[in-house]
Order: sequence, then structure tokens, then C-alpha cells
Amino acid sequence: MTEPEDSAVSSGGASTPSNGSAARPSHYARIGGAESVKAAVGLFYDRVLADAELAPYFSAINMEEQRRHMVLMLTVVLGGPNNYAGRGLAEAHQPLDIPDEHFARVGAHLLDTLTELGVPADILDDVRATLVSVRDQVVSSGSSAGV
Ligand code: HEM
Repeated sequence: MTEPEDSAVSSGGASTPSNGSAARPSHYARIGGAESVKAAVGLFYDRVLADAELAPYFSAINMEEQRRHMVLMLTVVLGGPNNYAGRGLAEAHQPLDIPDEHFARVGAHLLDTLTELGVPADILDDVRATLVSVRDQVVSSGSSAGV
């Protein structure tokens, strides 16, 4: 066998291997599918809501819906079935005026959650790359880059 070129999730999160049957299982399958993603998203939002910097964004949000959308989106990012029917990330986030710093905190909570759950390093790398690729959709385009 030769080195696998592991860059399944390249940009935007919607890239999926052709059918997953032959060579490698998807990240989604490797971490245990729907149940694992649901558990991860549950823990992720527990962390987000416990973060005083972030909780206010969600004060008027239906968290049940929110978790459901995030489960479906993370499923796609991990190469699972695409049933995401929510709004695009820019549409959902641009009105919220999110600065870079808050984006970084949310990203860290997600990566910390997945790390704690024992998600393998190559999957974490791909999630990290996806976070980088969606940053501009989530962070307010009015906020200055860097600081
Ligand atoms: C890091 C990447 C992020 C991803 C993948 C993500 C994903 C999502 C998804 C899938 C939705 C549901 C969209 C819909 O309802 O149609 C959503 C909504 C929302 N997100 Fe994010 N999000 C991210 C970052 C953030 C950050 C950094 C914040 C705040 C600091 C945030 C706050 C919210 C809020 C408040 C909503 C609800 C908006 C509304 O219902 O009007 N998100 N997000």
C-alpha cells in the first residue's frame, strides 16, 4: 500500500469521497456515525453555552433546532450523508456580527470536544481545515481581520 493522501475535506465541507465502499471508510463511519455525531454536538453546545463570551448569541435561539442543524452539518463535513437543509453559513451568521475572536472560541470548543471524545488526529486536522475554510462566511465581513 502507498501513502493515503488524506485530504478528503478540502474546502466548504461538502466534498465527499466517491462512494466510500472501496478503499477507506468516511470519517463519519470511523467515529461511529449518527450517534457519535449527536453526542459530540450535544457536548459542543454545552461548552458553548457555558462560555460567557458566547452564551449571549444563543439566548433567543431554539437550541433543539440548533443542535439538529449542527448535527446535519457536521455529518456532511465528516463525509456522512447530506441531509442538511438549513440556511447557508453566511446567511445564518453575517447578521450576527461575529468577530474573529468569537469564531476562534467556537472552533476551539468544537476541536476540544472532538479531542476529548478520542476522535483521531487526521479527522481533527480535516475539521480544523474546514473551520479555516468557512471562517469568512461566519465572521462578520465588517470586522477587521486579525484583531
Ligand atoms: C465554526 C463554524 C460554525 C459552524 C459550522 C456553524 C454552524 C451553524 C449552523 C448549521 C447553524 C444553523 C443555520 C440555520 O438555522 O439555518 C448555525 C446558526 C447559528 N450559529 Fe453557527 N456555526 C459556526 C460558528 C458560529 C459562531 C462563531 C457563532 C457565535 C459566536 C455562531 C452562532 C450561531 C447562532 C446564534 C445561530 C442561530 C442563528 C439564527 O437562528 O438566527 N455560530 N450555525
